[in-house]
Amino acid sequence: MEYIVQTENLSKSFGKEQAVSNINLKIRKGEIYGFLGPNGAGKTTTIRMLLGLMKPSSGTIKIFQKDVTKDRINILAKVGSLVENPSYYPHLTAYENLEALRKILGVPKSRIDEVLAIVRLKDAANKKVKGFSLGMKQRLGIAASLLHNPELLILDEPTNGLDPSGIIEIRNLIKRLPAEYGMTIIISSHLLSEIDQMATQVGIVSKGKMIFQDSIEAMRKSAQPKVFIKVSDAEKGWRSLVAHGIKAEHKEGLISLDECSDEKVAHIVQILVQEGILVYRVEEEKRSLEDIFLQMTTGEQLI
Ligand SMILES: Nc1ncnc2c1ncn2[C@@H]1O[C@H](COP(=O)(O)OP(=O)(O)OP(=O)(O)O)[C@@H](O)[C@H]1O
Repeated sequence: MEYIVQTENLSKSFGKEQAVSNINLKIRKGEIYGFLGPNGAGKTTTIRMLLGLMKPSSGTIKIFQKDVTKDRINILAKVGSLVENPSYYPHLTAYENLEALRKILGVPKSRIDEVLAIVRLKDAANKKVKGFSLGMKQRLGIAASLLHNPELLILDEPTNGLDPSGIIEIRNLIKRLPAEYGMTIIISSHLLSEIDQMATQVGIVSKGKMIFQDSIEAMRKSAQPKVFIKVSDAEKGWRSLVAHGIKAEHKEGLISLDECSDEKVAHIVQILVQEGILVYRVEEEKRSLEDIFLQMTTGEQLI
């Protein structure tokens, strides 16, 4: 399997504090990889290492199958990034800001109109940046990161501080990039709700460690509703259900089942009663993706 980004046991410590601990990122071409975790989880530190802005304490980073420490210049020529608040000349227009950067990068002038069109800022091209909203500034930052037509785009919390319409604009913009330009995108956020509608893959970090990495569908699957049955003897009840070929789990006086029909629940209750087990209550629990995310990052068990 070929990955666009692959880290092996990537770690970074600051003094005694381990900010990033054995992270194994696996990101394929064309993915929108949502890099999630609460504040202080280690996202920015990881991203800074990917971009060669910070040296790992240990572990390796490969981008386009090449080692970042050995091939940094060639790799970064194909990577665009927006890390922290981008800096602009406020008294210059959007176009002039991009022109200043274009000269440094040595890309053709026509590219400025192209990137302004991608981020839908063509109408504001000749307006001074000091009058821009935060959302417009972020889109200009993305335009700047796209100037050299990168294959990989790394965005650190691009929706931070934006209002809902600003978030939607960025989301729509990012969603188009892989399909239209073949780009691979890493986007970090501390809010699942900001990225769950665009990410195809998610990596969740907590306290420097990767605690979940899979497709967004796999994450949704784990958000399926469960049925909990509170009984007098969960262990015995669970045994009798298993003996009847019913898949269940038990913990602390509760039997839990994956989502099932009313008929199946009735059948299960019947089995339990026949075994002489008291059924105290039957509850269905619907978990949102946000619940799952919170549970993963705080380590609290819902059952
Ligand atoms: N230059 C530094 N020196 C010392 N400690 C640092 C440094 N950079 C980050 N840290 C520490 O490393 C940990 C991870 O920080 P990091 O900024 O990577 O988290 P994050 O997930 O990006 O959080 P946020 O969403 O707040 O940006 C934090 O405890 C932070 O205090």
